[in-house]
Amino acid sequence: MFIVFEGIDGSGKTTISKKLAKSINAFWTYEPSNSVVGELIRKILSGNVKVDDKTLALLFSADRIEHNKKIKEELRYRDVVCDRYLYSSIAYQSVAGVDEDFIRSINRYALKPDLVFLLICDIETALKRINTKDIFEKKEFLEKVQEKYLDLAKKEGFVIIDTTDRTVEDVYSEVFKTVKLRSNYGF
Ligand SMILES: Nc1ncnc2c1ncn2[C@@H]1O[C@H](COP(=O)(O)OP(=O)(O)O)[C@@H](O)[C@H]1O
Ligand SMILES: Cc1cn([C@H]2C[C@H](O)[C@@H](COP(=O)(O)OP(=O)(O)O)O2)c(=O)[nH]c1=O
Repeated sequence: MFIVFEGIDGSGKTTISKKLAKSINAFWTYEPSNSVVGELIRKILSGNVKVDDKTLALLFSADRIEHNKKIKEELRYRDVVCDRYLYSSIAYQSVAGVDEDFIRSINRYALKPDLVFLLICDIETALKRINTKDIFEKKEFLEKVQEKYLDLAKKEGFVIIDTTDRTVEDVYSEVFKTVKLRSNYGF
């Protein structure tokens, strides 16, 4: 199974996705990935280099093409759990002003996940959880991103979990139950 975690920064994706991968012996990975394109993206996100929003959208999709090769290879042997994926591009880049059709079009070759968790969180709580801030980590922007994610969730059937005022253990146990139900193995 190819399982994806989406949500705003500070919603708990990294914590929960790593925990899940460990317990089901899956390969854990993330976007922006560790490809050469991913490294360039990180420089841009830190605010040191500026590019057009459409250029950044293209870089995320290029990084995803590179990352997909690794994901497909790993899926031959085990499940893959990914911290952010295609829906980060649709949510963040569209809120940044890039046309959604353009984003979908440049991502049309991206492998479809089997299960997507959307972790939602009160914005103030999420911001308190984040240490280092990148160019997108501002209250008004993240509010819009979360709304966009919720729109997508309805259309695409994501499993939505609110992590505000819940412990990691509590959120994780809900995630694990869902994965168990959706998988053929019954871990
Ligand atoms: N349910 C939760 N309750 C309280 N703190 C959490 C919860 N989930 C994650 N955290 C903490 O919040 C911070 C950000 O979590 P992280 O998993 O990195 O979020 P994301 O990957 O979505 O940015 C971390 O310090 C983590 O320990
Ligand atoms: C994968 C992806 C991430 N992003 C953004 C979301 C985050 O603000 C940023 C970096 O993601 P991430 O590494 O998850 O941030 P952090 O380490 O702070 O949790 O990139 C996009 O805008 N589009 C994308 O397609």
